[in-house]
Amino acid sequence: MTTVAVIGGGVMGETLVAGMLRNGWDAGDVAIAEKRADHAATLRDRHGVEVGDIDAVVRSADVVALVVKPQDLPAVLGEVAAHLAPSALVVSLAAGVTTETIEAALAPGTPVVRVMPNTPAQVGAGTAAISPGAHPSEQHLELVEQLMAAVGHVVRVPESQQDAVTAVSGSGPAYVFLVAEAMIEAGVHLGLPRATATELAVHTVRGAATLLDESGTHPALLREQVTSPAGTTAAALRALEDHGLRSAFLAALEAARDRSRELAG
Ligand SMILES: NC(=O)C1=CN([C@@H]2O[C@H](COP(=O)(O)OP(=O)(O)OC[C@H]3O[C@@H](n4cnc5c(N)ncnc54)[C@H](O)[C@@H]3O)[C@@H](O)[C@H]2O)C=CC1
Ligand SMILES: O=C(O)[C@@H]1CCC=N1
Repeated sequence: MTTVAVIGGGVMGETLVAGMLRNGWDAGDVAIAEKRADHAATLRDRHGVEVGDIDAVVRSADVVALVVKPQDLPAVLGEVAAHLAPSALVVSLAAGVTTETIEAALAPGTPVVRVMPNTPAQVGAGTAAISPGAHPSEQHLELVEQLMAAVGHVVRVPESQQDAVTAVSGSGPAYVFLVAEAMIEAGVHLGLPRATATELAVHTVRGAATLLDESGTHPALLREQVTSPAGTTAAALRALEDHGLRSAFLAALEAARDRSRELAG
């Protein structure tokens, strides 16, 4: 079996490990390096995997997944490079950082795959986009697809699209959570009990997402189905347009794309 070392057991690293274990990976084939001692102990208790220092977990790993903040990556890469097995595959989940930068910190020829995941991976409903650097084989890409399929849907994209992908799907769940939060607050403002507003908003977001996914219908057509002539939805949509919703999204995603480029260093 392939052995995997996850460097960084925070939100995304722990999500990946939990998904792998749920999907039949043996706990003996998975290890985590986590620098916060208290959290390292929690991870060990929760998942029953080895939690150790970078040198210990990297040495015996076929795959090393880098799941630390982009700002922590240079230091981590230095340590990983010193202990990486010659045939190991490196997978980076860090926003912005290019495979070229990562390759430059590792032995020449090391296969590197860049991945942009998202947090619905916590419930197996993630979306991950993967891009090879200069050296991965088809088998390497299939291995990364298998790894990320443990936490959701996987697509391949050219690395040149990764900053835009980060703006759409990497950061995307936050926009949807903000919409849900805003609907709840508005419902409370209109006089609904908070629990009722929350139940209605959460189920509406879930139902709309399921309908969009399962019907395969364009969202504009689904929106038209809700919008009666001179009705309530038309009134609401007009207010959203008056407040510049579309241009706000365009500006937001451009800002996310630009920040991803900056994180490249
Ligand atoms: N949270 C999200 O929605 C997404 C995060 N990402 C990327 O995933 C990466 C991790 O993000 P999060 O999990 O949210 O961050 P996090 O802060 O929750 O986790 C990072 C973990 O790395 C650990 N760490 C830092 N330096 C270390 C070292 N030298 N040795 C061992 N452990 C070390 C930290 O203690 C922390 O637990 C980032 O690069 C981020 O860009 C990508 C897509 C979505
Ligand atoms: O906010 C961030 O930088 C990370 C990358 C995409 C989602 N969270």
